[in-house]
Amino acid sequence: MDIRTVGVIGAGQMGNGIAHVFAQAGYDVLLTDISQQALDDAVALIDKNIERQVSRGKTTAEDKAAAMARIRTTLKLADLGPTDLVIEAATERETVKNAIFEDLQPHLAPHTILTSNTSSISITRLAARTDRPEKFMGFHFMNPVPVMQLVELIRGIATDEQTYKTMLKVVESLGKTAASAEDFPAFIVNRVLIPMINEAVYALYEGVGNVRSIDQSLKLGANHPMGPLELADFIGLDTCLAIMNVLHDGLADTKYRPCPLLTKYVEAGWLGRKTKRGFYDYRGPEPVPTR
Ligand SMILES: CC(=O)CC(=O)SCCNC(=O)CCNC(=O)[C@H](O)C(C)(C)COP(=O)(O)OP(=O)(O)OC[C@H]1O[C@@H](n2cnc3c(N)ncnc32)[C@H](O)[C@@H]1OP(=O)(O)O
Ligand SMILES: NC(=O)C1=CN([C@@H]2O[C@H](COP(=O)(O)OP(=O)(O)OC[C@H]3O[C@@H](n4cnc5c(N)ncnc54)[C@H](OP(=O)(O)O)[C@@H]3O)[C@@H](O)[C@H]2O)C=CC1
Repeated sequence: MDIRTVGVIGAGQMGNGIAHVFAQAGYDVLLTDISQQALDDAVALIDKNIERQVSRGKTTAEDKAAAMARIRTTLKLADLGPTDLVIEAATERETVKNAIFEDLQPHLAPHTILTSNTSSISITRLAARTDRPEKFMGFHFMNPVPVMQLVELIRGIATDEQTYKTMLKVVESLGKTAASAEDFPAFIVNRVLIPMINEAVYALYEGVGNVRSIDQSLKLGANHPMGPLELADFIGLDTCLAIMNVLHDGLADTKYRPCPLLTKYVEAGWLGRKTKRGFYDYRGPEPVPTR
């Protein structure tokens, strides 16, 4: 199937990155969110990120203008109905995602492929509540989307071969690399990465190190580009906790129990960079550890 138009639901950090790369690859993008402010902020951020690519010689001013012209926004979810491919990138909560697919369903064209950028939630379960489980897939981008090479493709139990092949072509057209993962909690990358982050929070909780020493250890001792606590703040602590809960519930193994300190930060609304406070405080000129 030929994909030309793409609907993106949720204009947070992932939604804006996804809109960015699709527009640059020549697709017409329609971005939606529940908040006009989120839509305006996303378009401004995409503009800034592509401008940085222009200044570094990675793209041209003409290509930037063409990509920005391909992005439209709407507050009406129903407007996404006629698109060829829908990518849901709203908050990592199953009830939120189910409600979105339910609201969208009456407006969908018969050929539309539905995908979710979920970090952890069962694709089979999300798909089963729609009218097209055979045209439903997990389409998991990594953050920051314009920079990270990998996209995980996750087939639910009912996903058909044609949908999978179409999505492989879409990934290729973005210049990215697909990894196929089976539909088990948190798939591949987050099955390994998020328990590592959770373990770093345990190390902090138990006083093995402080924020700076833990991050420095993994950066200089294991050559990670970001320390685990810095990365947790970058991903969003609410998202990290949601993924740990899916692993814990879905695999029924206590080794996945979320660290109580991670829960406490989320309860405080200290969600990381997006709220300007998490394991670091980002309100000043330099990030300052909060522990
Ligand atoms: C939770 C999930 O479900 C799955 C996930 O996504 S898990 C998270 C996966 N992501 C990671 O692990 C990221 C780890 N961190 C890194 O790889 C690096 O720190 C980083 C790529 C984010 C930044 O790299 P850096 O060398 O410190 O910074 P910097 O030199 O400023 O940036 C490198 C490039 O990224 C771009 N960039 C950085 N942050 C960006 C952002 N938020 N959006 C767009 N582009 C960005 C820069 O413009 C720069 O581009 P060029 O190479 O074209 O000039
Ligand atoms: N952060 C990461 O590193 C990665 C995240 N993901 C996944 O991507 C998805 C989005 O994550 P991320 O971008 O980080 O989250 P953000 O919190 O940055 O963005 C989520 C956006 O979705 C909006 N939203 C909430 N409910 C709805 C709705 N009903 N309809 C439309 N928009 C809605 C939110 O609005 P408001 O703020 O008003 O609630 C917000 O703008 C999640 O499933 C996450 O697991 C995948 C890969 C990496």
